[in-house]
Amino acid sequence: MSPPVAPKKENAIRFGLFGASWIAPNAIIGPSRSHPEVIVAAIASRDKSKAQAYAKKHGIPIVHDSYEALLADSTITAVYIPLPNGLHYEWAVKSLKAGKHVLLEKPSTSNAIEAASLFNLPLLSSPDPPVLLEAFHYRFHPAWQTFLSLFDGSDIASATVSQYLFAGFFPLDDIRFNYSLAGGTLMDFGTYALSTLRQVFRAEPVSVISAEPRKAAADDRIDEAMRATYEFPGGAKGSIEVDLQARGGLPLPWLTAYWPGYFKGLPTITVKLKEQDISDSEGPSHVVQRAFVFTNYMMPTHWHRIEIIEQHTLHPPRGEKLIKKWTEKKTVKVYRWLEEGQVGEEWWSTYRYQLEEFVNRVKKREGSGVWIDSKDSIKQLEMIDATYLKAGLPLRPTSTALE
Ligand SMILES: NC(=O)C1=CN([C@@H]2O[C@H](COP(=O)(O)OP(=O)(O)OC[C@H]3O[C@@H](n4cnc5c(N)ncnc54)[C@H](OP(=O)(O)O)[C@@H]3O)[C@@H](O)[C@H]2O)C=CC1
Ligand SMILES: O=C1OC[C@@H](O)[C@H](O)[C@H]1O
Repeated sequence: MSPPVAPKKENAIRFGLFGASWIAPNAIIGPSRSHPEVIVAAIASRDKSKAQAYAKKHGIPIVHDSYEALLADSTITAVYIPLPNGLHYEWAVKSLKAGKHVLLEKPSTSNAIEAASLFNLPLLSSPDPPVLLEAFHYRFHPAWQTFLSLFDGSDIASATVSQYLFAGFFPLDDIRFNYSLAGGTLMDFGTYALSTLRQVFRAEPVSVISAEPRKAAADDRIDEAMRATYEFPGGAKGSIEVDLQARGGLPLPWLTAYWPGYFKGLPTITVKLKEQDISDSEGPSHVVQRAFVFTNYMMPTHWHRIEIIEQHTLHPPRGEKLIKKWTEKKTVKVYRWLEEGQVGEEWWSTYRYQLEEFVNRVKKREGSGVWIDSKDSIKQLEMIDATYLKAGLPLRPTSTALE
């Protein structure tokens, strides 16, 4: 089904795009079509003919041949920045100073120094400041928010997250493997995985216990994969395994170990709670351990599954002997908000839900309440930096435009 195209309101926000990027059609051009208050009105590129072809393909009326020209365009009220990570800081600062609202791709900046500088810009504390949002799209989808509502962070014993993309999906000269552009898997897939841990625990890690990169052959500052474990308050552990060049995971490993790992699995987070004693005072000891598994939390609109798994054990009050052990399972799927009055459709992507909230902020409306604030975005980069340091890798370079 093609999503409906909404007639545009007179006061619609006019967005300009930085760069003829791969992600913009999914992240904003498509979602804008069904939003009555969003028009993708301009694109700026370093290469005018590329921008013209892109504009024609996606129905974008204005083409600028430099990023500066986009900022000088007074018909544009907001910008979307899907530039290489290493350019996020510079163009976000320039855009905010030009009075534009900014939807900024993740990770917001190259490192925590840049994040603190960007999110603490004095103009963001002025009366009626422009809106600035780090585009962690998955957080805006009702499936993710429903998942979070199923447990308390303080009850978690452990959480693990995995995200794989098969080798070859992105070529080796992609921005993701370029150190000077602030590449690396932790900056890319890894930033989602780390953010899910910070979300489920509702707390910051107290330490990085371990961080093991698999370095790129061409540049040993680049992690093409990363495994890391964090300690959270109370001693619970959270782990991530992210790989942008995944191989193997296929039958006959002696033959297929170096083949692209097409079937290594969808992005998945598993949260295990501490055991809980739910015995009656008179009866046998009844212990339950709950786990929550969210498969495909990144693109839940296409398909997802949230499993709630309870493992029960019954013992005599003072005995070791097991009386009974059983597992109960329930599956939840959430494609739209469940409460009356909340806005959204089953076909809305994570990006569409995100755009809804961005517009609500610009228009000063309450919205769903889901948002990523400045502190959160700064903390995220602090944890990325801490992980790189633990892994023995250099922090991603700071922009020469740092204020
Ligand atoms: N939210 C999400 O789901 C996703 C987010 N992302 C994020 O979006 C950003 C862009 O990713 P993606 O769309 O894959 O990237 P692309 O490489 O497709 O696009 C980046 C654009 O940046 C411009 N650019 C400016 N300077 C450079 C440079 N030195 N080298 C290369 N490109 C440059 C280019 O536009 P031009 O030449 O036209 O000026 C280019 O098209 C990244 O930060 C990434 O993390 C990416 C994918 C998914
Ligand atoms: O959503 C995503 O999927 C592919 C990644 O490499 C990308 O940068 C990320 O944001």
